Amino acid sequence: MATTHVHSANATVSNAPSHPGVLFVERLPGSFASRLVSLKPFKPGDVVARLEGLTVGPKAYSSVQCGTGDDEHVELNSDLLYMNHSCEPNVVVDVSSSDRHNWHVRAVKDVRVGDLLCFFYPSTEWDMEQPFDCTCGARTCLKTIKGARYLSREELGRRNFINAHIWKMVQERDNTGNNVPIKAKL
Ligand SMILES: C[S@@+](CC[C@H](N)C(=O)[O-])C[C@H]1O[C@@H](n2cnc3c(N)ncnc32)[C@H](O)[C@@H]1O
Repeated sequence: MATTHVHSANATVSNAPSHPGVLFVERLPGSFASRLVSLKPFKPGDVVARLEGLTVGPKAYSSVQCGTGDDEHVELNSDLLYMNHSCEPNVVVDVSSSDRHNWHVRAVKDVRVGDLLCFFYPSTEWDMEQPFDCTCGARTCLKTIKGARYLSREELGRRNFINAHIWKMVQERDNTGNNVPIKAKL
């Protein structure tokens, strides 16, 4: 049996593939350089994977925000952890349903075998624990990824999917004038 290793203080990922035949983790040297590769083709709208085996935890580089509350962050506990961010993503992480059994990763572009699977992190994250300089290389790259809090409504609206809890937080921010460190358009 494969040894389970702890990838971060909060996330637990086994060495064994969590989605054999569907997802492959390309483990690369360097910090946070690994990535998730699709072993199957997907069409826009196809469910790539359901979010299963989640555990609630503190906000971390590895967690996914699933609501507006401070305690609404989950660890994926699977190879989905290795999905990188892209400013022009090919999948979305949809945690909008009130029934968490419906939470899933869905293709929003054609995905070919061998493609990296990437989602737009601010579509789930409001204010990220570990901001980074984006290397996605997309034409519309935002360069620094810190979370939706730092993006205008217009910038978010250009992306094809943003989770309901993020829109709620944008609404709150824009209505109250609180929390508005929006810099000029990126
Ligand atoms: C949940 S991890 C994703 C998997 C990660 N690449 C790894 O090897 O563990 C999130 C971290 O990956 C890195 N990352 C993800 N997308 C990136 C991107 N587009 N550009 C640069 N770094 C990225 C950042 O360090 C980020 O905090």
